[in-house]
Amino acid sequence: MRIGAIEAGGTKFVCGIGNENGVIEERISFPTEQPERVMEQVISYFKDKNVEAIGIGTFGPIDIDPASETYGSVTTTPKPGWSGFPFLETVKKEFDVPFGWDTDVNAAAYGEAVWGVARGLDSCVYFTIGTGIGVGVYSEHKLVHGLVHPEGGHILPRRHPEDHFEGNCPYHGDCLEGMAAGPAIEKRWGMKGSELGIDHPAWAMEAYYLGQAVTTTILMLSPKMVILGGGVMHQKQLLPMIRAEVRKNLNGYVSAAPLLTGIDDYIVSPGLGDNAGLCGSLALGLAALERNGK
Ligand SMILES: Nc1ncnc2c1ncn2[C@@H]1O[C@H](COP(=O)(O)OP(=O)(O)OP(=O)(O)O)[C@@H](O)[C@H]1O
Ligand SMILES: [Zn+2]
Repeated sequence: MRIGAIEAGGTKFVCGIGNENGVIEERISFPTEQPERVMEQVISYFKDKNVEAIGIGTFGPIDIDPASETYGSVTTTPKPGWSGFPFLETVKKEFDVPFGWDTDVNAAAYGEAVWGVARGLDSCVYFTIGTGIGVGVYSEHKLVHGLVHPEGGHILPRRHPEDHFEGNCPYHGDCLEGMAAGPAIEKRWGMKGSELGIDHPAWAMEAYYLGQAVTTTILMLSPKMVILGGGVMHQKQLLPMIRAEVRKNLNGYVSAAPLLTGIDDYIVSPGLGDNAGLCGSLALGLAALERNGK
């Protein structure tokens, strides 16, 4: 089986071909420039590839309501040229195959549930903490859609008592993304996160915010696993600090075994590593093919 996958990131696009076992056979990547230029490259990559379906996991916000006139478009992004761009339609008219379409983080959550660390579970939540913060939600074997799609990166955390940083989300200032994404760390401390030592107070503050977000997630959605990925999570000291914050916040109130004795297997890194995004899109493509009864 040959399934096409598109991982549309804010910085770069990755296109690839994979199979029904989640194995990526080939890939290319290019920068996220103006949409017309990007689409030319996407279409020319898949032109002679004979794929049976294509899955797209993209930065958002996007329109995922099949009944909407703008289904398949990117909606309110500040990214030049992309706001209102009919992404899905542009690719769809070139290839007569089933398409999967969702956010990059919903795709990553799905990929982890199909082939990764959450394999076999009927729910998981995937966070990416990078240039932005995104949250994908898989629940009762389905990706969660609703009014639009989850936008968990913009929830409002309680401020750390020693934090005087105003926050840098253009919409909300001190929301989670405004306080804890990579650019917020850099702005608050005047240095890139990757240059701060592992004992720097930045990490306790980061864990304080991410710990709150994971706590809220557990209380709101009760997922069977929480997966934390993205560039900032390359700081290996963070994961245990976040687990400790979550335990402190919950204070024994949610008495499920994974939170009491098995938290190291409950709040985890992505099992698919750097392939999480592309494998997620691949899984979306495969699901679209299956929905078409093939
Ligand atoms: N080792 C590291 N330690 C701390 N921060 C890091 C590290 N590596 C990358 N980052 C930060 O992560 C951010 C980039 O995130 P990522 O590598 O996930 O890329 P991205 O795909 O652009 O992000 P997004 O998923 O939000 O589009 C930058 O702000 C960068 O400073
Ligand atoms: Zn925000």
